[in-house]
Amino acid sequence: MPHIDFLRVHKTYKSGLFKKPVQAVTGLTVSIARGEVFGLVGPNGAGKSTTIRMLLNLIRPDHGEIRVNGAATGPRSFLRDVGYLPENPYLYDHLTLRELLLFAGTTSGLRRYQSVERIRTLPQKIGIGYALDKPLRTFSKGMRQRAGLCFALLHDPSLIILDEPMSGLDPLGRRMVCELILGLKEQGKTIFFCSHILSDVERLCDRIAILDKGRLVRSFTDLEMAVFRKGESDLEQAFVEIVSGGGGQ
Ligand SMILES: Nc1ncnc2c1ncn2[C@@H]1O[C@H](COP(=O)(O)OP(=O)(O)OP(=O)(O)O)[C@@H](O)[C@H]1O
Repeated sequence: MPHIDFLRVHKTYKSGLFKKPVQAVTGLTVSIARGEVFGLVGPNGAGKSTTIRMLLNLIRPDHGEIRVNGAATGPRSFLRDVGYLPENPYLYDHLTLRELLLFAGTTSGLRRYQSVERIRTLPQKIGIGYALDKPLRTFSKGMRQRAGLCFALLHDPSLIILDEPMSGLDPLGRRMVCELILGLKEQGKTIFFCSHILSDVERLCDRIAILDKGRLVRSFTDLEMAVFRKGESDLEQAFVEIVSGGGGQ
């Protein structure tokens, strides 16, 4: 099970005709312990997806380091043990869900019989088993999200990274994802996720950090998390005060 360290990580994009720099992440230092459910929250454009993309080595930080179990995140072997649900999962529209999952199994090193075995149970658990043989182009937004979750979890990874996992889901789907995350936590998986649904974040996470304009402006101690869970304080209220009033530490 992985332990993750971000050490003074910076990322600037240069886009457009004049390559105007956009500072997406500035001096991010944070650690995520083994078996922890870690929630990264922040307003739109705060740098959450950029942080995830750097952790997955899809883009490189300009400065700083990201280490998993003390080693750089570059090697492909690292990615074999990672499950990733992007904010907008890209699915191969001409495939059925079953074909997509068989492909996912192959790319993550599963033997065919292992994939077949997982496909027997996982999509049912995620509430999409009924659509295994339908082409992905016919899937609704919520069905695509469920399919993306199956894709991320098929190979039973120990580090699970979820970018807006509740996006597009109905209330039953949201509850299913919450229960799924709690089940994965019980199995000792390390889970890193971003969400704008603060009530879910508050309920599911061992630790929460707030990112605002690329900077980590606040992380909550165990004591503060316990207060949120008891309902004596409210993450949404704290979030609004911090990002609108500069109440970070
Ligand atoms: N490929 C890119 N090229 C240029 N700028 C980018 C690129 N991707 C992100 N940005 C900028 O970097 C900043 C951080 O974006 P990012 O997508 O990481 O934020 P986010 O916190 O995930 O936002 P949201 O909650 O809206 O999904 C924003 O200002 C965004 O416009």
